[in-house]
Amino acid sequence: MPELDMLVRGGTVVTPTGVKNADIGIADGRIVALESALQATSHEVIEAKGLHVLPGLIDAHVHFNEPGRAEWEGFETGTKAFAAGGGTLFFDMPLNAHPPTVDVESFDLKLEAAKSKALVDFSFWGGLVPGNLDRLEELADRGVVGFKAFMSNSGIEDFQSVDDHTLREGMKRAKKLGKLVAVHAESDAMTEELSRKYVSAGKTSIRDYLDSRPIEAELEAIQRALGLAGETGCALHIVHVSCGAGVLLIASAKKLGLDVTCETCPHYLTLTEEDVIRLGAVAKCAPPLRPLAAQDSLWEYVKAGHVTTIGSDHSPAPPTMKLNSDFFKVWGGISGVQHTWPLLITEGHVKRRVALELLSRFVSVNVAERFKLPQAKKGMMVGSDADLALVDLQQEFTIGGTDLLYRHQQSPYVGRTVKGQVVQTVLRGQSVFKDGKIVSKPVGQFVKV
Ligand SMILES: NC(=O)NC(NC(N)=O)C(=O)[O-]
Ligand SMILES: [Zn+2]
Ligand SMILES: [Zn+2]
Repeated sequence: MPELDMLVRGGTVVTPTGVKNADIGIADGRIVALESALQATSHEVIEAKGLHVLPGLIDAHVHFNEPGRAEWEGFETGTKAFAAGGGTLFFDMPLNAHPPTVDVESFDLKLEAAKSKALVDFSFWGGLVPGNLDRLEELADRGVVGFKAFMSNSGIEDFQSVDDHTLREGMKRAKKLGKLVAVHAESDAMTEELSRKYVSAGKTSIRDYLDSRPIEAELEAIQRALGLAGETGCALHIVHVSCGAGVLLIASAKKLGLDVTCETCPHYLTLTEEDVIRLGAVAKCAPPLRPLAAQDSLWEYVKAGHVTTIGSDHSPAPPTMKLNSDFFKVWGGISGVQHTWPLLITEGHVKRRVALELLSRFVSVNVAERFKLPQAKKGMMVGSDADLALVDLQQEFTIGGTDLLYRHQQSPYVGRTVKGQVVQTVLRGQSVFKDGKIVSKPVGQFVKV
């Protein structure tokens, strides 16, 4: 074997097909050997004894808000935080950037911004909004991962929600273009009517907000999206499903032959409505956090493999937008992109005994397969990009405000004690994060789908 660039020795390696003790040989950014007692010389050797070597996270759902709203986060701080959490590839959502990513002009602006600032690899979602049906083809040519639509108010003026006609037509076109459509599924009719009812009666507490976005509003929208997917034959991905009942609808439709999958997020798996009532604005999101019973059933569906991907839905905003005595007016979005691994390890693996191998699929190989990423991103195996997260599963730590690498040090996970410290993140064979520090310049590359 020729000299390696990097040898990761003695770690517990979590591959898509099993967990094993093995060495990983890396050359030219790729995994070239994965076997025990690898005999080779290497430029750099990482002693990984006692550590788990997990796949680098592929997070299919982040809002880094650049260009246009970089003061909310931006690629620089967003990707530093993500890399510190073991992240190596993210898909940026089309909204909260300004202009939103709904045509080639806005796509190219985002690509320019990310190229010089992203520490890790990236792909982009295109938006599906009223009025941009004729721009979907050019976005597909640029290589977006799919088209994202909102079925309820997005909270942002420049990204309008779709009516059923636009969603249906968008699906027809996406199918022709070989792309999937992803939806934020909450019924606009139900949430708007309930919100109006509460707000006009002066009822604007956290509890009122939760009651204005009930599980039924999510289920109604999921069902409608499934109907349209059945009618058009378009591949559908429901993002941030918050409860087991939502996953059940999707699993049933899949059984009937629909090409449909769903995502859930660490916050629905680790926080409940009690937490948002206690913590307030940092834990506001849509769909909102749910009661414990909904979370328990969500975990059951995750364990059974009915959820396909887990994405952070990192959606930060300046602290001032989190300050309002009217909870309906507070910015909805949770900052969490830095802690997906410790949260899943602690709540999923340690507490609920979910196999690491299964958890790792939700944040790497399943994402790569569902979004038809290039072969090199399809998991920890010989021939793949060497995208790795070295994690100390035993190391317990308390998430602290000042450890957060976000532009704004706010997160509902602050104060939470977790296991699974990420000690090193490797992107295409190069360390980007090591022993608590960012150790690389922005070297992220666009991954075209
Ligand atoms: N405009 C947003 O970033 N919205 C996001 N906000 C959440 N989930 O609270 C989302 O994904 O819907
Ligand atoms: Zn959403
Ligand atoms: Zn989102």
